[in-house]
Amino acid sequence: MPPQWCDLNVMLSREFILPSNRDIGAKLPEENADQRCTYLCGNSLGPLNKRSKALLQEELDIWGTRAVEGHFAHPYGRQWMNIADTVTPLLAELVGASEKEVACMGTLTANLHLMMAAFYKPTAQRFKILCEGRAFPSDQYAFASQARLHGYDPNEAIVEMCPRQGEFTLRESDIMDLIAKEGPSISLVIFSGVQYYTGQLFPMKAITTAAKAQGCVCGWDLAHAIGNVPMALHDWDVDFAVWCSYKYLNSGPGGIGGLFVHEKWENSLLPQYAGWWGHDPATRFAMPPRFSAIPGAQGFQQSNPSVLATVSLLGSLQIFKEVGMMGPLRKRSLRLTSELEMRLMKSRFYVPINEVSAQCLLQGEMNAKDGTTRQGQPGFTIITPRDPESRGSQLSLLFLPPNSDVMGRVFGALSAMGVVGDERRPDVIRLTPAPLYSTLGDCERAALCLEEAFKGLMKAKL
Ligand SMILES: Cc1ncc(COP(=O)(O)O)c(C=O)c1O
Ligand SMILES: Nc1ccccc1C(=O)C[C@H](N)C(=O)O
Repeated sequence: MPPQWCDLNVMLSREFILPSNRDIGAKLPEENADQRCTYLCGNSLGPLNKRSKALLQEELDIWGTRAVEGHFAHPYGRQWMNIADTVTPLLAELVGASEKEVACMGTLTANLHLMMAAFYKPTAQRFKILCEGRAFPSDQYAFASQARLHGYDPNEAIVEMCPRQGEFTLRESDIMDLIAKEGPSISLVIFSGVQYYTGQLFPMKAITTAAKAQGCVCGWDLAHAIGNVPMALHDWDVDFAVWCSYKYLNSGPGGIGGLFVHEKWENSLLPQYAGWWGHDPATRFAMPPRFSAIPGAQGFQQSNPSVLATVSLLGSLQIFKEVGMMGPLRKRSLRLTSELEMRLMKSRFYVPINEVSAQCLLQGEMNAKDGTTRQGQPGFTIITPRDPESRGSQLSLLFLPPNSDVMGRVFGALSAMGVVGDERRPDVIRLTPAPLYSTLGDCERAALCLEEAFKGLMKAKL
């Protein structure tokens, strides 16, 4: 039976270690100082959990008592030599793949380069990379440098798809139209599953299908999607995907990354940047001179993975497993995010997105005419799509007027009240109730504190 809401609240509050208000320097009355802070920042870094902490301590102890032997003999059966095997099945389940389609390895940007080296094979007719505009900078750098590596000018090779004027997120039909229009010149379609700035969950299945219909390769950056939304990469016919694990997978800062390569590539795509960890484990330690790749994604492994980073991920994945993986978690996530949204929308400082869009359009015109900007009252809107099917846990709040000090001042006030989100300049604060450790109470508190922050701002302006 899937766990019920209250059982989850109790279980999860036991599993996670969240900073207290005092720890984060919140300026709250003494009676609230030692309560856990309102942590809504799992989109950036998931919190510590007790299992990961215990597993890390165990591995440190084994390192201290067995040293190199730990690779081959391990008191808990987690021989370091095969440490990735402890997490691969769980990762495969999270992304909707078979175990051999998944490798737990490296870090996100490095894995992205590795996958682009394997899959981005531009030709004179088909050389473009289609991605979302304002992709996370590391991805933009990676795309541009890959284009250059193949002798292309990134300005010509990279097609960045931006929202319509006055809008903040992409329309599915516009994405489909662009793929259909540019398809024959596109080599690679690569989007993020969930957009880091807006929180938009892209229609992954539809984009993949459209890209494949045009003969393009389709890859995904799942940094903000893995552990946040359910996925079925194998069934969707995705070619490759990459991710990090320190956000929704709570593996700790700089945690180990991962990648997916569809099974259909198993016999035709050989790892070109081979390393000994991608070699057949049966003979790896015989140290043969010739590389013989493990079939599938794991053939792309290069180095022996960090055991500490891997067990840190394992602790969190065990909790995912215990609560029934993404089915129950997505349900809880939808409830939490709509609760936060509902409370935010009741604020008297909330401005509906269509009003902001209209203002932006107007502002564009005004700016074009006389270079002035329209100075409105402080307020905020939510740029994350309202349709729950088009978002994960995150809500991105855009503060108004744009390019003012409102966002920064509200962010400072929220921190002082123990609410941890993150700021993305110029105007956005991201708030993310993650289903593994956030509660309806967190959503309520965040909305109340936002209201207080605005009231403080208004008072200061008087
Ligand atoms: C979408 C996206 N891509 C890439 C990165 C960079 O990841 P890393 O530093 O692990 O390579 C991040 C987060 O930092 C991200 O959110
Ligand atoms: N790894 C970090 C270390 C320090 C501060 C932020 C990050 C992030 O991961 C940012 C994240 N990718 C984002 O969506 O903004």
